[in-house]
Amino acid sequence: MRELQKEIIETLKVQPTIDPKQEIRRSVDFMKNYLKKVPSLRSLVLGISGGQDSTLAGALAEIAVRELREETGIQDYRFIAVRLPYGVQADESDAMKAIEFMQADEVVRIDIKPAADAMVAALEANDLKISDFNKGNIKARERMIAQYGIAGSNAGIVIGTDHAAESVTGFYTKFGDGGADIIPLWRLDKRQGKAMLKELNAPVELYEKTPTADLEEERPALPDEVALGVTYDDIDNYLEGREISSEAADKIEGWYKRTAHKRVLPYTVFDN
Ligand SMILES: NC(=O)c1ccc[n+]([C@@H]2O[C@H](COP(=O)([O-])OP(=O)(O)OC[C@H]3O[C@@H](n4cnc5c(N)ncnc54)[C@H](O)[C@@H]3O)[C@@H](O)[C@H]2O)c1
Ligand SMILES: Nc1ncnc2c1ncn2[C@@H]1O[C@H](COP(=O)(O)O)[C@@H](O)[C@H]1O
Ligand SMILES: O=P(O)(O)OP(=O)(O)O
Ligand SMILES: [Mg+2]
Repeated sequence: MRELQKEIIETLKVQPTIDPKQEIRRSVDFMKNYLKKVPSLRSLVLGISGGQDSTLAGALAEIAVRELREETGIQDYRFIAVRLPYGVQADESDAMKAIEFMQADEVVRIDIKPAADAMVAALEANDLKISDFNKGNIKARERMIAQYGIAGSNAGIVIGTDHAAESVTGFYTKFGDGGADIIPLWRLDKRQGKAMLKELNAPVELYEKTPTADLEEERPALPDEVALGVTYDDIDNYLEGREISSEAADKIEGWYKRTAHKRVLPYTVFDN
């Protein structure tokens, strides 16, 4: 195994194989214990896009609050699923299918288009050119703002969907979808998440769906694998300690090094 590969696997705590049932229990218990440890908290908040990761994290969050209600008798523990389209979302029906599957206690819908467009207009009024890519990150940060607004009104915390296959490449917007309070999927790769959704009897089309951040207008539904230049199969194999082509391994390690700043707290004078 490559030296950096070993270090990355240890850092991201990825296991070469998982028992999906056990990992479901582990994530659910993590969320339950967190809520129990902070008695003022009452809700879990998560944006549901219609993609694999938010379907999984949302389903686990709903199980956690349902069990907490039963075990504690406190009926106001709840999971709030948040729809955050930018105007009209092409795969809206997938998002609704995901929400129906997880049986979310509550659904809040916020169109982020007016806020994102207003921010772009305000920036451009200062002679700044905002690229489609930069605007994509602004959309992701508007989603973060909406979720924190909801959490703030509901004694809630924001769930993030970051997992090992995204973390290794830094494939998320810093303080956008990367901004969250708890990340129950962290340690899992993409195929391990799929296996957990299968175990939960999720609709197949939601976990076989092509992963996309869908943030760009010039390249709608751009597959993550195209943007990254490497497949999730390669990323998962790498994280599970298998040998992959040196070209793919170099790409993954290149992303890992370039995005180191996203996996730490902001740097201070005490950092090198
Ligand atoms: N924006 C989109 O439309 C879009 C679409 C699909 C996927 N994605 C993916 O989401 C991710 C987000 O893009 P991104 O990473 O360019 O934006 P980002 O906003 O997540 O990170 C860039 C920001 O990080 C900070 N930064 C950069 N280098 C730094 C360093 N060395 N030290 C400290 N801070 C530093 C700067 O503030 C910079 O603006 C990418 O992996 C991208 O491929 C984005
Ligand atoms: N359109 C969306 N509605 C609600 N939540 C969304 C939407 N798009 C993204 N999200 C949230 O962000 C994360 C990350 O998405 P990626 O596809 O990995 O970029 C997603 O899990 C949702 O929680
Ligand atoms: O984060 P999601 O739910 O949008 O999943 P994916 O990353 O597979 O698009
Ligand atoms: Mg997505």
